[in-house]
Amino acid sequence: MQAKQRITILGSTGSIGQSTLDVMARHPGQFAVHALTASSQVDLMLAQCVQFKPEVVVMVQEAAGRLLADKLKSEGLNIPVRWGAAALDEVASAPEVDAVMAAIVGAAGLSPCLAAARAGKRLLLANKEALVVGGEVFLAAVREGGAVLLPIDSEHSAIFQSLPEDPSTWQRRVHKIILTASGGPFRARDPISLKDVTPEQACAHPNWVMGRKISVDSATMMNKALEVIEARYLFGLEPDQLEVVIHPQSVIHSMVQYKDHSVVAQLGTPDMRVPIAYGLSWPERMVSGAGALDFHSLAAMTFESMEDHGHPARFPGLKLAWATLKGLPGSCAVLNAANEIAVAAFLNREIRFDQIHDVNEATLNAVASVRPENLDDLLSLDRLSRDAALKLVTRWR
Ligand SMILES: NC(=O)C1=CN([C@@H]2O[C@H](COP(=O)(O)OP(=O)(O)OC[C@H]3O[C@@H](n4cnc5c(N)ncnc54)[C@H](OP(=O)(O)O)[C@@H]3O)[C@@H](O)[C@H]2O)C=CC1
Ligand SMILES: CC(=O)[C@@H](O)[C@H](O)COP(=O)(O)O
Ligand SMILES: [Mn+2]
Repeated sequence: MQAKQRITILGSTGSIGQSTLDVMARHPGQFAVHALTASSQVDLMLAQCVQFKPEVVVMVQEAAGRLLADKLKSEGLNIPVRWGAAALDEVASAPEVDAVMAAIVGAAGLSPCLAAARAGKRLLLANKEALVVGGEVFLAAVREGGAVLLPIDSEHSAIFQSLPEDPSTWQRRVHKIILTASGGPFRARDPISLKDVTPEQACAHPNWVMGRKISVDSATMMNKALEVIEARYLFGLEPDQLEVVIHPQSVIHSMVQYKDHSVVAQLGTPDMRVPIAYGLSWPERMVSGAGALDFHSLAAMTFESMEDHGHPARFPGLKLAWATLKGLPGSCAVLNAANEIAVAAFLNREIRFDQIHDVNEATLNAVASVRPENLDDLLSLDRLSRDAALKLVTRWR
Protein backbone atom coordinates (compact mmCIF):
# COMPACT_ATOMS: atom_id res chain seq x y z
CA MET A 1 0.00 0.00 0.00
CA GLN A 2 1.26 3.50 -0.90
CA ALA A 3 1.91 5.98 1.93
CA LYS A 4 -0.55 8.86 2.20
CA GLN A 5 0.53 12.22 0.72
CA ARG A 6 0.88 14.73 3.56
CA ILE A 7 -0.50 18.10 2.62
CA THR A 8 -0.31 21.62 3.99
CA ILE A 9 -3.14 23.88 2.84
CA LEU A 10 -2.25 27.57 3.06
CA GLY A 11 -5.60 29.41 3.15
CA SER A 12 -7.81 26.41 3.94
CA THR A 13 -10.82 28.57 4.90
CA GLY A 14 -10.99 30.29 1.49
CA SER A 15 -12.79 29.23 -1.65
CA ILE A 16 -9.83 27.23 -3.04
CA GLY A 17 -8.91 25.88 0.40
CA GLN A 18 -12.43 24.53 0.95
CA SER A 19 -12.57 22.99 -2.53
CA THR A 20 -9.21 21.33 -1.88
CA LEU A 21 -10.51 19.73 1.32
CA ASP A 22 -13.65 18.65 -0.56
CA VAL A 23 -11.52 16.81 -3.14
CA MET A 24 -9.24 15.28 -0.49
CA ALA A 25 -12.25 14.02 1.49
CA ARG A 26 -13.24 11.95 -1.55
CA HIS A 27 -9.92 10.06 -1.28
CA PRO A 28 -9.36 9.40 2.43
CA GLY A 29 -6.82 6.66 1.80
CA GLN A 30 -4.60 8.91 -0.32
CA PHE A 31 -4.14 12.11 1.69
CA ALA A 32 -3.42 13.22 5.24
CA VAL A 33 -3.52 16.86 6.38
CA HIS A 34 -0.30 18.12 7.96
CA ALA A 35 -1.33 21.76 8.45
CA LEU A 36 -4.28 24.04 7.81
CA THR A 37 -3.82 27.81 7.85
CA ALA A 38 -6.09 30.87 7.84
CA SER A 39 -6.00 34.50 8.81
CA SER A 40 -8.99 35.03 11.12
CA GLN A 41 -11.98 32.74 10.46
CA VAL A 42 -12.05 30.78 13.71
CA ASP A 43 -15.33 28.86 13.50
CA LEU A 44 -14.74 27.54 9.99
CA MET A 45 -11.22 26.51 10.97
CA LEU A 46 -12.60 24.74 14.02
CA ALA A 47 -15.02 22.78 11.83
CA GLN A 48 -12.15 21.85 9.46
CA CYS A 49 -10.07 20.67 12.44
CA VAL A 50 -12.92 18.47 13.68
CA GLN A 51 -13.30 16.88 10.24
CA PHE A 52 -9.69 16.64 9.03
CA LYS A 53 -7.61 16.41 12.25
CA PRO A 54 -4.52 18.34 11.06
CA GLU A 55 -1.24 17.87 12.92
CA VAL A 56 -0.93 21.63 13.39
CA VAL A 57 -2.97 24.79 12.66
CA VAL A 58 -1.84 28.33 11.94
CA MET A 59 -3.99 31.43 12.44
CA VAL A 60 -2.05 34.48 11.26
CA GLN A 61 -3.90 36.76 13.70
CA GLU A 62 -2.91 36.09 17.29
CA ALA A 63 -6.34 36.79 18.82
CA ALA A 64 -7.90 34.32 16.40
CA GLY A 65 -5.22 31.76 17.22
CA ARG A 66 -5.81 32.05 20.98
CA LEU A 67 -9.57 31.77 20.53
CA LEU A 68 -9.19 28.71 18.29
CA ALA A 69 -6.88 27.06 20.83
CA ASP A 70 -9.58 27.47 23.53
CA LYS A 71 -12.30 26.12 21.27
CA LEU A 72 -10.21 23.11 20.23
CA LYS A 73 -9.60 22.32 23.88
CA SER A 74 -13.36 22.48 24.57
CA GLU A 75 -13.89 20.00 21.72
CA GLY A 76 -11.32 17.68 23.30
CA LEU A 77 -8.95 18.06 20.33
CA ASN A 78 -5.26 18.18 21.07
CA ILE A 79 -4.08 20.12 17.98
CA PRO A 80 -1.32 22.69 18.44
CA VAL A 81 -2.19 26.20 17.22
CA ARG A 82 0.48 28.62 16.01
CA TRP A 83 0.10 32.29 15.09
CA GLY A 84 2.02 34.96 13.20
CA ALA A 85 3.08 34.97 9.54
CA ALA A 86 6.42 33.22 10.23
CA ALA A 87 4.52 30.06 11.21
CA LEU A 88 3.20 29.86 7.62
CA ASP A 89 6.76 29.39 6.33
CA GLU A 90 7.35 26.63 8.88
CA VAL A 91 4.30 24.56 7.97
CA ALA A 92 5.00 25.08 4.25
CA SER A 93 8.52 23.72 4.53
CA ALA A 94 8.21 21.10 7.33
CA PRO A 95 10.18 17.93 6.47
CA GLU A 96 7.12 15.66 6.83
CA VAL A 97 5.15 17.60 4.14
CA ASP A 98 4.93 16.24 0.58
CA ALA A 99 2.73 18.87 -1.08
CA VAL A 100 1.60 22.42 -0.35
CA MET A 101 -1.60 23.95 -1.70
CA ALA A 102 -0.88 27.69 -1.97
CA ALA A 103 -4.34 29.23 -1.61
CA ILE A 104 -3.70 32.42 0.36
CA VAL A 105 -4.96 35.51 -1.44
CA GLY A 106 -2.43 38.19 -2.40
CA ALA A 107 1.26 38.84 -1.83
CA ALA A 108 0.85 37.61 1.78
CA GLY A 109 1.33 34.13 0.29
CA LEU A 110 4.74 34.88 -1.23
CA SER A 111 6.98 34.04 1.72
CA PRO A 112 5.45 30.59 2.47
CA CYS A 113 5.49 29.78 -1.27
CA LEU A 114 9.21 30.53 -1.37
CA ALA A 115 9.73 28.46 1.79
CA ALA A 116 7.91 25.50 0.19
CA ALA A 117 9.85 25.93 -3.06
CA ARG A 118 13.22 26.07 -1.29
CA ALA A 119 12.28 22.95 0.68
CA GLY A 120 11.62 21.06 -2.58
CA LYS A 121 7.89 20.49 -2.10
CA ARG A 122 5.29 19.74 -4.72
CA LEU A 123 3.81 23.23 -4.85
CA LEU A 124 0.21 23.56 -6.08
CA LEU A 125 -0.13 27.21 -6.98
CA ALA A 126 -3.52 28.91 -6.87
CA ASN A 127 -2.06 32.06 -5.27
CA LYS A 128 -1.19 33.78 -8.58
CA GLU A 129 -0.14 37.03 -6.87
CA ALA A 130 2.81 35.20 -5.26
CA LEU A 131 4.26 34.36 -8.69
CA VAL A 132 3.39 37.76 -10.17
CA VAL A 133 5.29 39.45 -7.33
CA GLY A 134 8.03 36.83 -6.96
CA GLY A 135 8.79 36.38 -10.68
CA GLU A 136 12.36 35.24 -11.32
CA VAL A 137 13.13 35.04 -7.57
CA PHE A 138 10.25 32.57 -7.19
CA LEU A 139 11.39 30.48 -10.18
CA ALA A 140 14.97 30.41 -8.88
CA ALA A 141 13.72 29.09 -5.52
CA VAL A 142 11.81 26.33 -7.33
CA ARG A 143 14.89 25.38 -9.38
CA GLU A 144 17.34 25.52 -6.48
CA GLY A 145 15.03 23.64 -4.09
CA GLY A 146 14.15 20.99 -6.65
CA ALA A 147 10.45 21.73 -6.14
CA VAL A 148 7.69 20.77 -8.59
CA LEU A 149 5.49 23.74 -9.45
CA LEU A 150 1.99 22.75 -10.61
CA PRO A 151 -0.55 25.39 -11.70
CA ILE A 152 -4.01 25.33 -10.11
CA ASP A 153 -5.45 28.51 -11.65
CA SER A 154 -7.99 27.10 -14.15
CA GLU A 155 -6.44 28.71 -17.24
CA HIS A 156 -2.90 27.65 -16.34
CA SER A 157 -3.97 24.14 -15.45
CA ALA A 158 -5.69 24.01 -18.87
CA ILE A 159 -2.54 25.23 -20.62
CA PHE A 160 -0.39 22.77 -18.65
CA GLN A 161 -2.76 19.95 -19.66
CA SER A 162 -2.58 21.10 -23.32
CA LEU A 163 1.23 21.33 -23.50
CA PRO A 164 3.59 18.43 -24.23
CA GLU A 165 4.96 16.68 -21.15
CA ASP A 166 8.54 17.74 -21.86
CA PRO A 167 8.97 21.49 -21.10
CA SER A 168 12.18 21.60 -23.16
CA THR A 169 10.00 21.29 -26.31
CA TRP A 170 7.59 24.15 -25.50
CA GLN A 171 9.52 27.03 -27.08
CA ARG A 172 10.22 25.05 -30.24
CA ARG A 173 6.66 23.77 -30.76
CA VAL A 174 4.32 26.46 -29.46
CA HIS A 175 3.14 29.41 -31.53
CA LYS A 176 1.07 31.03 -28.80
CA ILE A 177 -1.00 30.53 -25.68
CA ILE A 178 -4.60 31.73 -25.75
CA LEU A 179 -6.07 32.50 -22.33
CA THR A 180 -9.84 32.59 -22.18
CA ALA A 181 -11.60 35.29 -20.15
CA SER A 182 -15.26 35.27 -19.19
CA GLY A 183 -15.50 39.06 -19.32
CA GLY A 184 -16.94 39.01 -15.79
CA PRO A 185 -20.23 40.59 -14.70
CA PHE A 186 -19.72 43.81 -16.72
CA ARG A 187 -18.79 42.34 -20.12
CA ALA A 188 -21.73 43.92 -21.89
CA ARG A 189 -22.11 47.01 -19.72
CA ASP A 190 -21.66 50.57 -20.98
CA PRO A 191 -18.15 51.58 -19.79
CA ILE A 192 -19.47 55.01 -18.73
CA SER A 193 -21.80 53.36 -16.17
CA LEU A 194 -18.95 51.45 -14.47
CA LYS A 195 -18.36 54.33 -12.08
CA ASP A 196 -21.68 53.46 -10.38
CA VAL A 197 -21.23 49.71 -9.76
CA THR A 198 -21.27 48.36 -6.20
CA PRO A 199 -18.98 45.75 -4.56
CA GLU A 200 -21.95 43.34 -4.53
CA GLN A 201 -22.41 43.71 -8.31
CA ALA A 202 -18.68 43.37 -8.95
CA CYS A 203 -18.47 40.19 -6.84
CA ALA A 204 -21.35 38.49 -8.69
CA HIS A 205 -19.27 36.52 -11.19
CA PRO A 206 -21.41 34.93 -13.92
CA ASN A 207 -19.69 31.49 -13.88
CA TRP A 208 -17.46 30.99 -10.82
CA VAL A 209 -17.99 31.26 -7.06
CA MET A 210 -14.75 32.74 -5.70
CA GLY A 211 -13.29 34.96 -2.99
CA ARG A 212 -14.08 38.68 -3.12
CA LYS A 213 -10.67 39.91 -4.25
CA ILE A 214 -10.38 37.65 -7.30
CA SER A 215 -14.05 38.34 -8.13
CA VAL A 216 -13.37 42.08 -8.35
CA ASP A 217 -10.24 41.32 -10.40
CA SER A 218 -12.39 39.35 -12.85
CA ALA A 219 -14.76 42.30 -13.13
CA THR A 220 -11.92 44.74 -13.99
CA MET A 221 -10.06 42.04 -15.96
CA MET A 222 -7.03 42.66 -13.76
CA ASN A 223 -7.42 38.93 -13.05
CA LYS A 224 -6.56 38.28 -16.68
CA ALA A 225 -3.67 40.78 -16.51
CA LEU A 226 -2.27 38.88 -13.50
CA GLU A 227 -2.85 35.60 -15.37
CA VAL A 228 -0.92 36.80 -18.43
CA ILE A 229 2.03 37.57 -16.14
CA GLU A 230 1.54 34.23 -14.35
CA ALA A 231 1.59 32.41 -17.73
CA ARG A 232 4.77 34.22 -18.77
CA TYR A 233 6.57 32.90 -15.68
CA LEU A 234 5.04 29.41 -15.69
CA PHE A 235 5.54 28.61 -19.35
CA GLY A 236 8.52 30.79 -20.32
CA LEU A 237 7.13 32.11 -23.62
CA GLU A 238 7.53 35.70 -24.82
CA PRO A 239 4.84 38.25 -23.79
CA ASP A 240 3.80 38.60 -27.47
CA GLN A 241 2.99 34.86 -27.52
CA LEU A 242 0.29 35.39 -24.88
CA GLU A 243 -3.18 36.33 -26.10
CA VAL A 244 -6.56 36.82 -24.40
CA VAL A 245 -9.94 36.02 -25.96
CA ILE A 246 -13.32 36.56 -24.31
CA HIS A 247 -15.32 33.34 -23.98
CA PRO A 248 -18.36 34.14 -21.81
CA GLN A 249 -19.33 30.52 -21.03
CA SER A 250 -16.00 29.53 -19.34
CA VAL A 251 -16.15 26.03 -20.85
CA ILE A 252 -12.83 26.20 -22.70
CA HIS A 253 -10.41 27.00 -19.89
CA SER A 254 -7.54 28.00 -22.22
CA MET A 255 -5.72 26.80 -25.34
CA VAL A 256 -2.31 26.24 -26.87
CA GLN A 257 -1.80 26.99 -30.55
CA TYR A 258 1.15 25.12 -32.02
CA LYS A 259 3.51 26.15 -34.84
CA ASP A 260 1.39 24.19 -37.37
CA HIS A 261 -1.64 26.17 -36.10
CA SER A 262 -3.24 23.11 -34.56
CA VAL A 263 -4.99 24.11 -31.32
CA VAL A 264 -5.16 21.93 -28.18
CA ALA A 265 -7.58 23.02 -25.46
CA GLN A 266 -8.87 21.78 -22.11
CA LEU A 267 -12.63 21.94 -21.47
CA GLY A 268 -14.84 21.27 -18.49
CA THR A 269 -17.59 22.62 -16.28
CA PRO A 270 -16.48 25.72 -14.36
CA ASP A 271 -15.55 23.99 -11.10
CA MET A 272 -12.15 24.50 -9.45
CA ARG A 273 -12.21 20.95 -8.09
CA VAL A 274 -11.08 19.79 -11.55
CA PRO A 275 -7.72 21.63 -11.62
CA ILE A 276 -7.31 20.98 -7.88
CA ALA A 277 -7.79 17.21 -8.36
CA TYR A 278 -5.38 17.29 -11.29
CA GLY A 279 -2.75 19.04 -9.18
CA LEU A 280 -3.23 16.62 -6.29
CA SER A 281 -3.06 13.50 -8.48
CA TRP A 282 -0.65 14.62 -11.26
CA PRO A 283 0.45 12.87 -13.43
CA GLU A 284 -2.50 10.56 -12.65
CA ARG A 285 -6.18 11.54 -12.70
CA MET A 286 -8.72 11.05 -9.93
CA VAL A 287 -12.38 11.78 -9.15
CA SER A 288 -12.88 15.49 -8.43
CA GLY A 289 -16.58 15.74 -7.54
CA ALA A 290 -17.23 18.13 -10.45
CA GLY A 291 -20.08 17.43 -12.85
CA ALA A 292 -19.32 16.14 -16.35
CA LEU A 293 -19.61 18.45 -19.34
CA ASP A 294 -22.69 17.43 -21.35
CA PHE A 295 -22.18 18.37 -25.00
CA HIS A 296 -25.81 17.50 -25.81
CA SER A 297 -27.12 20.28 -23.58
CA LEU A 298 -24.31 22.79 -24.17
CA ALA A 299 -26.17 25.63 -25.89
CA ALA A 300 -23.21 27.49 -27.42
CA MET A 301 -19.56 28.37 -27.09
CA THR A 302 -18.96 31.92 -28.26
CA PHE A 303 -15.92 34.18 -28.51
CA GLU A 304 -15.37 37.92 -28.58
CA SER A 305 -12.27 39.83 -29.44
CA MET A 306 -11.00 42.42 -26.97
CA GLU A 307 -11.74 44.95 -29.72
CA ASP A 308 -15.47 44.07 -29.83
CA HIS A 309 -18.09 46.33 -28.21
CA GLY A 310 -15.55 48.71 -26.69
CA HIS A 311 -13.84 46.05 -24.53
CA PRO A 312 -10.51 47.94 -24.29
CA ALA A 313 -12.37 50.93 -22.80
CA ARG A 314 -14.27 48.68 -20.40
CA PHE A 315 -11.17 46.76 -19.33
CA PRO A 316 -8.26 49.26 -19.45
CA GLY A 317 -6.23 47.25 -16.91
CA LEU A 318 -5.58 44.27 -19.17
CA LYS A 319 -2.92 46.04 -21.25
CA LEU A 320 -0.89 46.71 -18.09
CA ALA A 321 0.19 43.04 -18.17
CA TRP A 322 2.26 43.47 -21.33
CA ALA A 323 3.44 46.94 -20.25
CA THR A 324 4.82 45.60 -16.96
CA LEU A 325 6.30 42.46 -18.56
CA LYS A 326 8.25 44.68 -20.93
CA GLY A 327 9.60 46.78 -18.01
CA LEU A 328 12.00 45.71 -15.25
CA PRO A 329 10.78 42.61 -13.31
CA GLY A 330 9.83 44.71 -10.26
CA SER A 331 7.04 46.41 -12.28
CA CYS A 332 4.81 43.36 -11.87
CA ALA A 333 5.21 43.58 -8.06
CA VAL A 334 4.33 47.30 -8.16
CA LEU A 335 1.20 46.60 -10.22
CA ASN A 336 0.09 43.80 -7.92
CA ALA A 337 0.54 45.87 -4.75
CA ALA A 338 -1.37 48.81 -6.25
CA ASN A 339 -4.18 46.51 -7.31
CA GLU A 340 -4.46 44.87 -3.87
CA ILE A 341 -4.77 48.30 -2.25
CA ALA A 342 -7.22 49.59 -4.87
CA VAL A 343 -9.47 46.50 -4.69
CA ALA A 344 -9.56 46.64 -0.87
CA ALA A 345 -10.46 50.35 -1.05
CA PHE A 346 -13.24 49.60 -3.56
CA LEU A 347 -14.60 46.78 -1.40
CA ASN A 348 -14.58 49.22 1.57
CA ARG A 349 -16.50 51.73 -0.60
CA GLU A 350 -13.65 54.25 -0.39
CA ILE A 351 -13.09 54.57 -4.14
CA ARG A 352 -15.20 53.92 -7.24
CA PHE A 353 -14.83 50.81 -9.41
CA ASP A 354 -13.31 52.77 -12.32
CA GLN A 355 -10.74 54.32 -9.97
CA ILE A 356 -9.12 50.89 -9.41
CA HIS A 357 -7.43 51.29 -12.78
CA ASP A 358 -6.50 54.92 -12.04
CA VAL A 359 -4.74 53.83 -8.83
CA ASN A 360 -2.90 51.02 -10.65
CA GLU A 361 -1.70 53.21 -13.50
CA ALA A 362 -0.70 56.13 -11.27
CA THR A 363 1.21 53.83 -8.87
CA LEU A 364 3.13 52.31 -11.78
CA ASN A 365 4.08 55.84 -12.83
CA ALA A 366 5.01 56.90 -9.29
CA VAL A 367 7.22 53.97 -8.18
CA ALA A 368 10.61 53.55 -9.87
CA SER A 369 11.03 50.10 -11.35
CA VAL A 370 13.83 47.86 -10.06
CA ARG A 371 15.18 44.31 -10.42
CA PRO A 372 14.54 42.56 -7.06
CA GLU A 373 17.14 39.95 -6.14
CA ASN A 374 15.56 38.26 -3.12
CA LEU A 375 12.55 38.10 -0.81
CA ASP A 376 13.64 41.19 1.17
CA ASP A 377 13.87 43.28 -2.03
CA LEU A 378 10.43 42.05 -3.07
CA LEU A 379 8.86 42.81 0.30
CA SER A 380 10.38 46.35 0.37
CA LEU A 381 9.11 47.04 -3.14
CA ASP A 382 5.70 45.68 -2.19
CA ARG A 383 5.61 47.95 0.89
CA LEU A 384 6.75 51.03 -1.07
CA SER A 385 4.14 50.44 -3.77
CA ARG A 386 1.35 49.90 -1.23
CA ASP A 387 2.28 53.21 0.46
CA ALA A 388 2.21 55.01 -2.91
CA ALA A 389 -1.16 53.45 -3.80
CA LEU A 390 -2.61 54.27 -0.36
CA LYS A 391 -1.64 57.94 -0.82
CA LEU A 392 -3.59 58.02 -4.08
CA VAL A 393 -6.57 56.31 -2.49
CA THR A 394 -6.55 58.85 0.36
CA ARG A 395 -6.40 61.72 -2.13
CA TRP A 396 -9.27 60.40 -4.25
CA ARG A 397 -11.72 59.04 -1.71
N1 LIG B 1 -11.46 31.12 -5.86
C1 LIG B 1 -11.14 30.64 -7.04
O1 LIG B 1 -11.95 29.96 -7.69
C2 LIG B 1 -9.78 30.89 -7.60
C3 LIG B 1 -8.79 31.50 -6.86
N2 LIG B 1 -7.53 31.65 -7.37
C4 LIG B 1 -6.50 32.28 -6.56
O2 LIG B 1 -6.37 31.54 -5.35
C5 LIG B 1 -6.06 32.42 -4.26
C6 LIG B 1 -7.13 32.26 -3.17
O3 LIG B 1 -8.35 32.71 -3.69
P1 LIG B 1 -9.74 32.48 -2.91
O4 LIG B 1 -9.76 31.10 -2.36
O5 LIG B 1 -10.79 32.89 -3.84
O6 LIG B 1 -9.60 33.56 -1.74
P2 LIG B 1 -10.45 33.66 -0.38
O7 LIG B 1 -10.53 35.08 -0.05
O8 LIG B 1 -11.70 32.87 -0.50
O9 LIG B 1 -9.52 32.90 0.70
C7 LIG B 1 -8.29 33.42 1.07
C8 LIG B 1 -7.63 32.57 2.13
O10 LIG B 1 -6.41 33.20 2.54
C9 LIG B 1 -6.46 33.51 3.94
N3 LIG B 1 -5.80 34.82 4.11
C10 LIG B 1 -6.31 36.04 3.81
N4 LIG B 1 -5.41 37.00 4.08
C11 LIG B 1 -4.32 36.38 4.59
C12 LIG B 1 -3.08 36.83 5.08
N5 LIG B 1 -2.75 38.14 5.11
N6 LIG B 1 -2.18 35.92 5.53
C13 LIG B 1 -2.49 34.60 5.51
N7 LIG B 1 -3.67 34.11 5.08
C14 LIG B 1 -4.57 34.99 4.61
C15 LIG B 1 -7.93 33.54 4.31
O11 LIG B 1 -8.12 33.31 5.69
P3 LIG B 1 -9.48 33.83 6.43
O12 LIG B 1 -10.57 33.00 5.85
O13 LIG B 1 -9.24 33.55 7.86
O14 LIG B 1 -9.61 35.28 6.09
C16 LIG B 1 -8.45 32.40 3.43
O15 LIG B 1 -8.13 31.16 3.99
C17 LIG B 1 -6.01 33.83 -4.85
O16 LIG B 1 -4.69 34.14 -5.18
C18 LIG B 1 -6.83 33.72 -6.13
O17 LIG B 1 -6.42 34.63 -7.13
C19 LIG B 1 -7.21 31.22 -8.64
C20 LIG B 1 -8.16 30.64 -9.42
C21 LIG B 1 -9.52 30.44 -8.98
C1 LIG C 1 -11.58 30.01 -11.84
C2 LIG C 1 -10.44 30.84 -12.24
O1 LIG C 1 -9.40 30.36 -12.61
C3 LIG C 1 -10.61 32.30 -12.23
O2 LIG C 1 -9.38 32.95 -12.39
C4 LIG C 1 -11.55 32.58 -13.35
O3 LIG C 1 -10.87 32.28 -14.52
C5 LIG C 1 -12.05 33.94 -13.37
O4 LIG C 1 -12.69 34.17 -14.57
P1 LIG C 1 -12.40 35.42 -15.51
O5 LIG C 1 -11.25 36.19 -14.95
O6 LIG C 1 -12.10 34.84 -16.85
O7 LIG C 1 -13.68 36.17 -15.44
MN1 LIG D 1 -8.11 31.86 -13.47
